[in-house]
Amino acid sequence: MKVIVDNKIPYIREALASLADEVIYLPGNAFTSDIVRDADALITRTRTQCNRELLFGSKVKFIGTATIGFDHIDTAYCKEAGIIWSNCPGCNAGGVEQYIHSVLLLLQSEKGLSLKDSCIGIVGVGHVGSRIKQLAERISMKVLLNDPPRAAHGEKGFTDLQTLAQYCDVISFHTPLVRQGEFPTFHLADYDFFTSLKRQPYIINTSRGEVVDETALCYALNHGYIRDAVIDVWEHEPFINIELLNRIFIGTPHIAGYSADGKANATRMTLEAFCKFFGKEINFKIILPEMPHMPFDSNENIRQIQIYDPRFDCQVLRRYPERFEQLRGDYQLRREYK
Ligand SMILES: NC(=O)C1=CN([C@@H]2O[C@H](COP(=O)(O)OP(=O)(O)OC[C@H]3O[C@@H](n4cnc5c(N)ncnc54)[C@H](O)[C@@H]3O)[C@@H](O)[C@H]2O)C=CC1
Ligand SMILES: O=C(O)C(=O)[C@H](O)COP(=O)(O)O
Repeated sequence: MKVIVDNKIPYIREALASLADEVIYLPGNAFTSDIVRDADALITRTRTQCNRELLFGSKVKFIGTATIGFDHIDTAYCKEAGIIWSNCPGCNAGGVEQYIHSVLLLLQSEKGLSLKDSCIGIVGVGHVGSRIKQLAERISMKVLLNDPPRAAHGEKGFTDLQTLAQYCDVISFHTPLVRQGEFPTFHLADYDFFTSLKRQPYIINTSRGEVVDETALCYALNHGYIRDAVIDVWEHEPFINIELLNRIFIGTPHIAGYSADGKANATRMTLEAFCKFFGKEINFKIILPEMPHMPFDSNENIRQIQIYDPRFDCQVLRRYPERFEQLRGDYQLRREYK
């Protein structure tokens, strides 16, 4: 069996060596139709567009993406071609929670936002959004939730985007990128959304760049509809808007979910799906690096910033914006301290 694997997926090599006869490691953007033609399976990240152009005429029967997002997989084409695919629900929600926790504390300490007197709006309340809800409640913020697909299933406790626009001091996006259908998220935050905001909120986007219309975001920043923004995901990655990066409070290179724990979860879940599909026994071990020992502060807010300070990632990106993809690929994965 031949498997082509994204060479930036950690903790996978040893496990996969015992599961496949031939394994080829390549950068995610170097998968071509010629290379995948005689492969049985692909193991990818968000950097490989798995569509007709790549897959037509190939032997590929299984695609595992070691990510939660799957907007890079043309699921309609996979269905038509009989290709089974899997993603990793919840794998990196802890990493994104760690990122948002530090961001909220920095909005308080650096921007003067009083968290206990503020209301956060969470758009998309799945694995990540649910953890942000619990986090916000723990730090005494008021919370409004928006998730039309869940509301349409009869679940309670959700409200509409207009209500978030009216009452929230922070609005954080946690939806998948969906371009079609009943609940599309492409440019969900557009000109109309930004100009309807009543409390000049802070905007946080760790979902997908295309969920926020960046032109409208710049307009909102320049005309005072929003106070500031924290952006981890960008339209047109890796060619990001450098003017926007330099204008906002924090900008990072799509690493909100980059914890070692989250990456290990993703590798394990992907290999489990791979084994299940090919009828192989699951007997591999994923070994995480040791937790670094740090002299932690007794104040829990200071400790959180010691554990992860997104301003550092922002500084590096501002210095080397043209190295967006390299900064991601060579990222020093964080640990999730419990
Ligand atoms: N920056 C990063 O490193 C990371 C980014 N992500 C992004 O965040 C997204 C969310 O991650 P999870 O919570 O794990 O996914 P999830 O699939 O568990 O949750 C997504 C939620 O969004 C809701 N949703 C769908 N359409 C919506 C709409 N039009 N309006 C409001 N809500 C809507 C869904 O009903 C669901 O509850 C991922 O799809 C991915 O694109 C996820 C992890 C890391
Ligand atoms: O899981 C997702 O979806 C993400 O956006 C990841 O955090 C980042 O994905 P990759 O960089 O591993 O493609």
